Order: sequence, then C-alpha cells, then structure tokens
Amino acid sequence: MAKRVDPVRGFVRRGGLCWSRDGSALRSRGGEMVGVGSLGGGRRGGEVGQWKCRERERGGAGASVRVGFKGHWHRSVVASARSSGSARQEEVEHGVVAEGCVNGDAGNGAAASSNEGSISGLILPPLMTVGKSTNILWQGCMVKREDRQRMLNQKGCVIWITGLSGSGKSTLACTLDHALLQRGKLSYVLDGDNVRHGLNNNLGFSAVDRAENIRRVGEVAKLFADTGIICIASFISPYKKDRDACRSLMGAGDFIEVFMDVALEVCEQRDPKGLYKLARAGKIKGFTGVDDPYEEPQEAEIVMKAVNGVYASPQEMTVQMLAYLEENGFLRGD
Ligand SMILES: Nc1ncnc2c1ncn2[C@@H]1O[C@H](COP(=O)(O)OS(=O)(=O)O)[C@@H](OP(=O)(O)O)[C@H]1O
Ligand SMILES: Nc1ncnc2c1ncn2[C@@H]1O[C@H](COP(=O)(O)OP(=O)(O)O)[C@@H](O)[C@H]1O
Repeated sequence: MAKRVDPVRGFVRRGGLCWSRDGSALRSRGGEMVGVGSLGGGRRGGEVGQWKCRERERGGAGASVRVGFKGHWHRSVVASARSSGSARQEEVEHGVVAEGCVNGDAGNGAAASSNEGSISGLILPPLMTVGKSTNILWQGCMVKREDRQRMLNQKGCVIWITGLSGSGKSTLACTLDHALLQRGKLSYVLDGDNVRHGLNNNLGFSAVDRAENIRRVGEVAKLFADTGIICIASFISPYKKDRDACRSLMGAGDFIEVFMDVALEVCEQRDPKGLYKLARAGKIKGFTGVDDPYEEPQEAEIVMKAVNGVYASPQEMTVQMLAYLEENGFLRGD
C-alpha cells in the first residue's frame, strides 16, 4: 500500500487511514472515530508510550488501532480487540516523533507553521512552530468542552469587563460571580490587581507590559472558558488591539465585552484607593485617564452607562448580565 504525505492534513495517509485535523486524534476515511484513550487487550507496539486512538472501520468489523507516544509512534491494526467478525489486517508503520505525541493538529487556532514530511524514510508528524516554541504538537484529549459543559449545565465564556480605575469593574465582577454561584453556576473572577500579585507580577504599566498582561489573561480566560466556566475578567485593558486580540482567541459569541462607561470625574471622585490623588500629585506616572490613554470600546456587547446622570447599582447591572447570559444560552449545558 503506497504511503504519501497528505498535503492538506499534514501527515501520512495510508490506505483508508489518515491523521485528523480536529485536534482529537486520528480518523479513518469513511470510518467511525471511536476516540482517544487506552486500549485494553490490544497490541501495543514499541516502547512504553501512550495510546492515542482507537478507530473502527466502517461496518465495525475490525478494530483498527493507532498508537502514538513520545519518541516513537506506531500503527497497526489489531485483529482481536473488542470487535466481532473479520478484522482487517494491515501492515505496521513505524515513525519517529521528536519530542511530541502524535496527535493531529493544533486545536487552538494559533498561527503556526508545520514541519511535516519524511526524512530518510522516517515518517514525521506535523510538528509545529508557534512563536518561539519549536517542534511542538497539539495534545488532544478524550474529554471535550461539550462534555464538561453538559456536566456543569452551562456554557463556558469570557465576560471581559473594561473601564477606568474606579469605574466599578471589580464590584460588578464579584457581584455577578456571587449571583451565578447562587444559581448553581460556576464562574471565576480574574482581576487585574489579583493577577498582578502572581502570574503577572513581573509586569508594570507601560503599553508593552499592559499588552503582555492582557495577552496572558486572555489565554488564561480562554482556558477557563474551555473548562466550561464563566470567566469574568476585570481589567482596565486600555488598548483596543489588546482586547480585540483576546476576543479573537474565542469562538463567536463567547467573548462578551462589557464597557464600564463611567466618566473620569466620577471615577476620580470615588477613588477608593487614593490612586487618582497620587497620580494628580505626580506620584504615580502613566496612570490611566490621567496621563495614560484609555481607548473606549466602540462595539462592546454591553455598555454600562449613566441614564439621566444616574449610574445603575452593581445589583442592577448584575441582573442585566444574568439576562444576557440566559438569553444567549450560557446558563444551559445542551
Ligand atoms: N499606572 C496605573 N494605571 C492604571 N492602574 C494602575 C496603575 N498603577 C497601579 N494601578 C492599579 O492596577 C490596577 C489595574 O491593573 P490592570 O491589570 O487591570 O491594568 S491594565 O489592564 O494592564 O491596564 C488598577 O486597579 P483598578 O482600580 O481595579 O482598575 C490600579 O489599582
Ligand atoms: N455601580 C456603582 N455605583 C456606585 N459606586 C460604585 C458602583 N460600582 C462600584 N462602586 C464603587 O466605586 C469604587 C470603585 O469600584 P471598583 O469596583 O473597585 O472599581 P474598579 O475595579 O473599576 O477600579 C468602589 O468604592 C465601589 O464601591
């Protein structure tokens, strides 16, 4: 049976079998994907490794097994396994995987390049370069986001609250978080001040550092959403391009931008931490709204602003947020 590198899927296609690009594992062309996981009773080739996938040929007669593990990968068709009837035998393939598990394509939508192909007869998986990370491969898992969402009876998303210091971001984030808990929904607040105590404690408030702060938070928020959690991110996030980059990490509709449209004078009057006073006194440089820019969102999903000069209370805003989540299906798991 001829081997060839599939230019689209980026890996070897042999017979009816090819690598899947859905981030999960391998798929049989026309066959039924069974999943990724361990296979009891099957044959395990090569060194100690990790089973990646079991798939059944159309009709379910034979159990076709592929194995991928760090160092080497191996594929064979197991005649016994669990299926009844006549299992189809195929030849065994071996290849070498540099530093990665053979498991298909990156499922994170990141821009990446691939070093696919074959060298000296060795069949190589589609190792990726993402940023400064070279020779990496996306590791898929059996349990999917949909499974977690069904279990939690909700849908993961990112509620991104942006606005000046003192505009009420943290108050809304915590009030909403609590209201969701009372409804039996799981959420988690990522707050600027808190994240800067740990993960981002090496970042200051220059434009570059703020961009990196927001980039990291966007990635973390995306992971939370992938777990099925309603992630509430509360950050000044003054630059549109940084907020838009976070939005682009998420699926359509899963990034809910909330703009706390509160006048600078009001924020300054509130000034619960005394930061505006320090900034006005020149003791803090580059303070947002004072001597550092804030780019207002133009297309936020939700804008919290004064009506007839009166700002809604955090509780009223929370009711509005809950209604949005309800209407858009985030409080159901199906
Ligand atoms: N120079 C300067 N500008 C703005 N804010 C400052 C600054 N220095 C310290 N702080 C405190 O840091 C909190 C904002 O952190 P963020 O991570 O949300 O900022 S950013 O999104 O990276 O711009 C912010 O918290 P909030 O008041 O809750 O917004 C401030 O307490
Ligand atoms: N909707 C609101 N109306 C009036 N005051 C508010 C409201 N939300 C928050 N505050 C008050 O404003 C101050 C700043 O709120 P905070 O949530 O810390 O803002 P931020 O996180 O944007 O800096 C706090 O003293 C808080 O009690």
